[in-house]
Formats: sequence, C-alpha cells, structure tokens
Amino acid sequence: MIWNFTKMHGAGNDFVVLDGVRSPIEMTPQRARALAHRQFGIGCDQILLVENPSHPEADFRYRIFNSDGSEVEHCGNGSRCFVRFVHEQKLSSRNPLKAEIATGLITLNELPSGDVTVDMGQTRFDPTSLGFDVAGLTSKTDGIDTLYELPLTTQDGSVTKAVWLSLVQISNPHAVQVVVDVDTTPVRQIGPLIESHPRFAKRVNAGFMQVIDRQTIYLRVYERGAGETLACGTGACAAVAAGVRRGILDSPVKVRTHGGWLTIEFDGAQLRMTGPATTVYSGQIDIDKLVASIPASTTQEKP
Ligand SMILES: N[C@H](CCC[C@H](N)C(=O)O)C(=O)O
Repeated sequence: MIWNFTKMHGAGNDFVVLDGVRSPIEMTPQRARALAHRQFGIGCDQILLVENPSHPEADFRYRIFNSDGSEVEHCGNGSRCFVRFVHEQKLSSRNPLKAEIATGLITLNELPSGDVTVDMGQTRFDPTSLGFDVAGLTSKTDGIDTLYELPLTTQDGSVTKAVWLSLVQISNPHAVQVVVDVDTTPVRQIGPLIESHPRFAKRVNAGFMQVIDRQTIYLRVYERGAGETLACGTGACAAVAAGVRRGILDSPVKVRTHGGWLTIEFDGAQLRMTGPATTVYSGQIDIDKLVASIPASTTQEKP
C-alpha cells in the first residue's frame, strides 16, 4: 500500500506527517516503528496522523506515535506542524483551527510570521494524573509546587543519585528537574532511569532545565518513547509551568533548546506555546514493503 507522507520538524523535533482524512490510514506500532527507523525507514521522533474528528467542535483529530511505536496523548512541536500541514495540504483554510487530542481540544493559530501559537489544553499537577506512585517518597513544597525526591538505581540496583522532580501533565506526563548546567548534565544516562522508572506506570518525559534568568531557560528533554530530542514542546510547557509555580520564573518565558527557541506563556492554569514549524519534503512509501524490509533484531520495542 502506497502512503503519501510529509517530513516536518518543529525546532528540530522531527516528524513524519500522514493524511488520514482523504484516505483512511491504519497505523500500528510496527508501522510507526518502521516509518521512524533512522536507517531502514524515513526517520523521525514521532509520527503524526491527521484524521476526521469525533468531537463535534473539532476540525480534525490529531494522533501521535512515538518512534518506539507507542501512541501518546500530545505533542507540542507536532501540533504546530499539524496546522501547517493542514493548511499546506489544503485540508482546510480555517485559522485558528481546533484539534481533538486524547484529553480534549487544543486551539492552533498560524501567525503571519509563519510561527504557530497553540493553546495547549488541560494542565494538571497531581501525581495520580501522571500515574506516578509517590508512596514512601520524600516531598517538599517550593512556592506552590510539590516536588518529590526519586532515588535512581542502575541495573545492578545501586542508587546512583536522587533527583527532585516537579510533576506536570500537559495531557502527556512530564517530570522536570532544575540543573545547574544542562550541557554537562548526563541527560542520556539519567533520562532513561526516570523515563522508565517503575513508579511511573505510564513512563514519563524527563525534563532538565537550567534557569538563565527569570524569563529564560535552557532545556533538554529525554522523551518517553523517543529518547533525547532536539526540542520538546510539551516539555517546554511543563518546565515553564513548574518554574512559575516554584516562583523562579515569570511568564512569558523564552525556552532555548538544541533545535531552536520556543516562547511559553503560563497564567497559573493555561499554557500557550509559540514556535516554528518547518516542512522539509514530501514523498511516498510502500508501507508493507517497508515493514517487511526491517530486520526483527532492530525493531524491538523499548522496555
Ligand atoms: N514523547 C512524548 C510525545 C512527544 C512530545 C514532544 N515531541 C513534544 O513536542 O511535545 C510522550 O511520549 O509523551
């Protein structure tokens, strides 16, 4: 079966975007992993699938699949690319657009500058909403935020260190910590220990933020189901929400990532993200042939 696709990125967080409106697309974890495969496939952090909505007020439904094949609730950088895709593919000229995601509606507005502003929808801060088991953990209050101390252990069970985490659900789950220097923080060693920690029933995106000043941070995110990406939109939102609640940031906040800059506004409840969306190229792929071409040894799911 031949699929048309468009390769896009939002601040370097890259996507394969598919139109499931004009012709239905059946996405499976195996197909998602094959498309995302950096050597055997097209290569991307996430796959974005645009579909007809089931919510009466939505223009489209927007589904997200990580490169490990897991379907997830939200993708901030992807949402900006989603609205650019809808306009470029002439699926709709409406602007702003309303998109249906797992936990409700988000509103997306393509600006004359080419940047996109997204009202990110429901935000929660309670551990249960993230599926985080806090039983027996030490906690502390900082500003109006509650932080939890999570001991991290390596495979042999030795405790490497404990990290103080803020918990934020932007439809998808985030655990954010403040670090002194994000460039020298071993994000790729610590990130997986948090992302797949057994206390996170749904796994979690692990954010590492360095506060530059009260309105500027430098952020790296080890993403659930994708590893470290050049940028993470929901991660930027989670970091700013945590920083404002801790009283160390003032909205709006400029977020520096390895892939570019995002601007996040947070009023204590609602989050708004503004940033770029870039179309790289479009192409076609025989999805069945692609799936068959990938050696089993390279497609095992993440733990
Ligand atoms: N890895 C995330 C989904 C993609 C989020 C990120 N790419 C963004 O821009 O928000 C999760 O499993 O919740």
